[in-house]
Amino acid sequence: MSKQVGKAIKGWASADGEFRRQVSSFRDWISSDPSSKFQPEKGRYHLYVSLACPWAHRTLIARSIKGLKDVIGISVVDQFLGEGGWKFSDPKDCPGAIPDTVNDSKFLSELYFKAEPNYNARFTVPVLWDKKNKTIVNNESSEILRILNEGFNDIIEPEYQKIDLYPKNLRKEIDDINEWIYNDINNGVYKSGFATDQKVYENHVTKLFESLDRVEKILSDKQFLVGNVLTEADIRLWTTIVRFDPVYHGHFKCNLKLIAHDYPSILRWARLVYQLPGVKETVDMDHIKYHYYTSHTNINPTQIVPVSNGPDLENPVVKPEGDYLTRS
Ligand SMILES: N[C@@H](CCC(=O)N[C@@H](CS)C(=O)NCC(=O)O)C(=O)O
Repeated sequence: MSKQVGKAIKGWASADGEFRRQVSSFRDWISSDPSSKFQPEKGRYHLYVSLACPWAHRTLIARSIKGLKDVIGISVVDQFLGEGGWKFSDPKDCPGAIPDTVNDSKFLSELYFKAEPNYNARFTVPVLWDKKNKTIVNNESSEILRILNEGFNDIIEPEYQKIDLYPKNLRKEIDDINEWIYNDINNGVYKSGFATDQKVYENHVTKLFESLDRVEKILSDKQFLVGNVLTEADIRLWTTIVRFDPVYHGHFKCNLKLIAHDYPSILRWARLVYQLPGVKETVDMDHIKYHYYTSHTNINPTQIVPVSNGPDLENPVVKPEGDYLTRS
């Protein structure tokens, strides 16, 4: 992976030293309901992702687990996030990148302006694009995850229809756990890493590890976070955990503990999820490490990328008995 030189990305944190994530703008839904402008169709939608980004990573896992790889195409941005935002590169320059064959864009921002000429917020991944209406359906990963879970059920094979990452009987519990995991862990690592005030940083990092301790306790006698099945709650947490030791521990200064040494139950669960069909192929540790350590030059001006990839997720684990993908 070649290194690119970019100017420091300034302005992640507000004047009070707090990092605040912007609210996503495109919030439409794909559904077979006759009133829906966005009907499920094979080949109609395209998913724009970064392999580095934990939010985009969620949607890639759902696409894979729900058997949607032939239904929804993907483009993968360059791992480097520079001044012009995410860009598309030739895989010769950035192995793993997949150019934008749908809109022929050079930068992700072009899609946002096609969808909304007056768009004036950040150009984030993931983006779910509708080729028919030439617009963005949705750019909020938590919603794309649910769209992929349910929106295409009428056009996919029965074995995949039956997989339900947000089953009705577990929704309350999933929503509750998502809430604190999002605030304290998924976003907690960013709030710690982008803080520009010592106290703000210490508060977030303390809360982060309290919540990881809470997760460790939950997983000490369970295979998955909610019920006995894989749900979206696992996927949402997992993309942060695979980045934790190799990136967040050093780069974002989340260094009170390591997953590999201090959280045996989280580690066992991380391996279990990694080894589920279709998951490991979504992990690109070069994109992950090079993105964070070379793009955030305000945090890491030398752009040196640490050597470790974190714990070996290939280590065999005991798989739960029975069918642990929900059958509804
Ligand atoms: N709430 C959004 C957040 C997505 C997000 O923040 N993505 C980051 C990458 S990890 C991004 O694209 N940042 C580009 C930028 O801010 O310029 C979601 O979950 O979809």
